Amino acid sequence: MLKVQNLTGGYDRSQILFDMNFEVGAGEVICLMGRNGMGKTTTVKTMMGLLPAWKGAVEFEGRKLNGLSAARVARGGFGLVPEGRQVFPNLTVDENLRVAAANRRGEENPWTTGKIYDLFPGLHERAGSWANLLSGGEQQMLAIGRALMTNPKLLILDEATEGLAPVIRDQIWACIGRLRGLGQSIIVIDKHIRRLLDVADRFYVVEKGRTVWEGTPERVRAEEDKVKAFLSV
Ligand SMILES: Nc1ncnc2c1ncn2[C@@H]1O[C@H](COP(=O)(O)OP(=O)(O)OP(=O)(O)O)[C@@H](O)[C@H]1O
Repeated sequence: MLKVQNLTGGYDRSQILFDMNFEVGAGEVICLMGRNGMGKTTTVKTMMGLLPAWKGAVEFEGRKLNGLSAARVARGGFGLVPEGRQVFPNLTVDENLRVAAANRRGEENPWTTGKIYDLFPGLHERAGSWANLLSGGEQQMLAIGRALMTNPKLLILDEATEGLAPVIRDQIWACIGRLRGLGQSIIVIDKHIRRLLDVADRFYVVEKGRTVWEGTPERVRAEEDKVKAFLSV
């Protein structure tokens, strides 16, 4: 579904990505891991057309995305939950969801607010609340709900559990597991590999703008020390 090949890029003259290589198959969940500042968010921005790719290719369902605007890329089926959530603070939970609704590719069973509330029952109870009054965890759930309302082919979660209480993190990971069960393709950027072993199909370590290690959950378990060394400060 998605193939990122030898991607390089960065900001103005500052090169951040040197050689990013990874892929996501239909229905797969992959995890990009790496210490802070290694280029994971920059990779997402470049894939989505928010930053230009200097070299290399981003191919989505057989089509090259290089050079397309962010709006075109998003319409093509990418749903981004950005770092820091970014819900509309002055809309209610329900309004946040409804304003995001889109089914441009004519999915047979599109997401509805009802389905989002089934996924996150806690949000249902807050349907009429202003988004800025929600807890961090509820805002994260709402941000995921908003992205799902666009019926994305590929959902991208950038640091979806950062700064959240452990119990809320568990809920987010459980949600990723449920979405995987529904056949949703997902890229997760997260540091908590151990908890993701149950929900991800493949892991990539990003170091200084390069994908330097990749493996299945089995390989992560077998080479745990090596993977931990990549991630430790
Ligand atoms: N707008 C910007 N202009 C210039 N440099 C930037 C900009 N945004 C990020 N960078 C730099 O790019 C590098 C990679 O940052 P990026 O956010 O992609 O890392 P990351 O792996 O996602 O880490 P984090 O977990 O901290 O978000 C860092 O050195 C950062 O300082």
